[in-house]
Amino acid sequence: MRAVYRVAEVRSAEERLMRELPPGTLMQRAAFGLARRCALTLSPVYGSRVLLLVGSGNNGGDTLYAGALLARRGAVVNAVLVGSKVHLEGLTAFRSAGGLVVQEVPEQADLVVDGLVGIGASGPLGAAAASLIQQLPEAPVIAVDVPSGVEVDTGDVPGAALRADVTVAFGCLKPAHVIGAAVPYAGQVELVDIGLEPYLAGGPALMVADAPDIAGWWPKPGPESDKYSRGVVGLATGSDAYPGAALLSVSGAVAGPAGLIRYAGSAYPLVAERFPSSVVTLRVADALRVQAWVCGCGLGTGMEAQAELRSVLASPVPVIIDADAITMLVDGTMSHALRGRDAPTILTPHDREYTRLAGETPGPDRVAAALKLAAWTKSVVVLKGHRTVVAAPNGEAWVNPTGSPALATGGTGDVLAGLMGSLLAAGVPPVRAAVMATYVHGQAGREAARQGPVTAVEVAAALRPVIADIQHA
Ligand SMILES: NC(=O)C1=CN([C@@H]2O[C@H](COP(=O)(O)OP(=O)(O)OC[C@H]3O[C@@H](n4cnc5c(N)ncnc54)[C@H](OP(=O)(O)O)[C@@H]3O)[C@@H](O)[C@H]2O)[C@@H](O)CC1
Ligand SMILES: Nc1ncnc2c1ncn2[C@@H]1O[C@H](COP(=O)(O)OP(=O)(O)O)[C@@H](O)[C@H]1O
Repeated sequence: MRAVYRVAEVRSAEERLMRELPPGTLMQRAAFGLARRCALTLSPVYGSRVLLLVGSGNNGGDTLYAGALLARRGAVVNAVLVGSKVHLEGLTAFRSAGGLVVQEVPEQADLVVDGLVGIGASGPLGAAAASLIQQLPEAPVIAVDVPSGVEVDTGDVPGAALRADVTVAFGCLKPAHVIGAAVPYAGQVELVDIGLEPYLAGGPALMVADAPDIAGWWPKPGPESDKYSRGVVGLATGSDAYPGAALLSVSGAVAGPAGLIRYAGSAYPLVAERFPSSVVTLRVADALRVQAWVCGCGLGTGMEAQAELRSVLASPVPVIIDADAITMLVDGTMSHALRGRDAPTILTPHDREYTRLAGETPGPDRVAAALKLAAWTKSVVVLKGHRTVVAAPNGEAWVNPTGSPALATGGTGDVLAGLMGSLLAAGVPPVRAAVMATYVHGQAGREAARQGPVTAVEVAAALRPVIADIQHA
């Protein structure tokens, strides 16, 4: 897993580290790592044409030093300076290595290095920088630390920004590398170690899981397992109007580790036919014991749906509240029942459901938005989107790295809820169940998209091979 730090934490770690090092050491480490990554893209460096975009801060300084290293290896390196000042030592090193400062943007380049702004940026990109990025030659772009034009701490993109193929991140990941509209601007993010890690004392803003984490956490049956000890998941989903939601949520659940599935709802004849291993009833009250409930996908919001949600909220086991069940929480008595629960609850809103429940849109800081709703509802919140956020009432937050736009199609949320419910029933703690389910679900979206247009049925079908791949990698 990888930790993601906000600017304030990065700055204080850098200060502590710099006190122990000769002046300029950190920038030299950063510039060396940057130049090495540029050389990889250029290969060969000798005779290649590099265009540096140099802002007025240390981000520009890194860029000038890296440009000097490339110039010494025989690249033709031009720099356009933008801003009120320039890193003077960097500029001197750049010029003495043969680099040229130019006023006009050259028509051709083999590489553009974006050193306009780094973690010191504030607000939308200034006019000069915004106009410069409209005039660039066609070439790969490497961003220095963060792509210019993004809000580093939120991943918002408030105005013009430069789309990088690769971002060379110094010391640690920052939120704009992993969340929000900034993600496509960052391209492939590669970390350069500048010795910062031991100095990051204040705790990460966010965590990102990777495949070995998911494999390690996935529950596996042992010789002593039976269907009950593996966990029983209940699904109160679907309705006469939306029977498909029942099937999709169950198709997510069957890919998970639980030992038995109980379905409760009006789609029970369909579920029994399509999933003969499930046990079906009409109502939640008629179902026998489960270790977790999933409630809401295609459930509707009428009297019967309300009664089902009340039964689920009153149960002493972990619960996932999805889709229509989230809408029903807007009712004061329902939200009271939610906040009074002792067992864990996971809410899985997309943006419109979030807005209905919270009374405001998630806004540009999706992590803060998810954490706020988690604290208010005393629930784990899974704020769905391109980079889904999992947030807990204790302030813990994760972002899912695998999301795919292929998932932007009806019913994929139902599949996700079913899978998450199965993990929860198998005894996986709520935050982890949410992180694992969103990771695998995103990967399934990607896999399904390889075969052509994707519906939720293909996403569900891709879950099992994806889980097998992760476990056997
Ligand atoms: N600290 C360290 O130990 C290490 C730091 N390192 C590097 O330093 C970087 C941080 O450097 P930093 O603090 O100098 O800030 P940085 O982003 O270069 O520029 C700030 C200047 O930009 C301007 N500006 C601001 N907003 C703007 C906007 N929207 N649009 C346009 N311009 C804008 C504003 O100047 P202005 O021209 O407006 O006066 C401001 O003064 C970091 O990302 C990493 O690359 C590495 O070397 C490793 C060691
Ligand atoms: N542009 C996107 N990129 C990545 N994932 C997306 C995107 N749009 C939607 N998703 C994912 O697709 C799923 C949609 O769920 P949801 O909105 O509940 O749909 P439904 O109610 O139709 O099942 C969520 O997991 C969400 O994270």
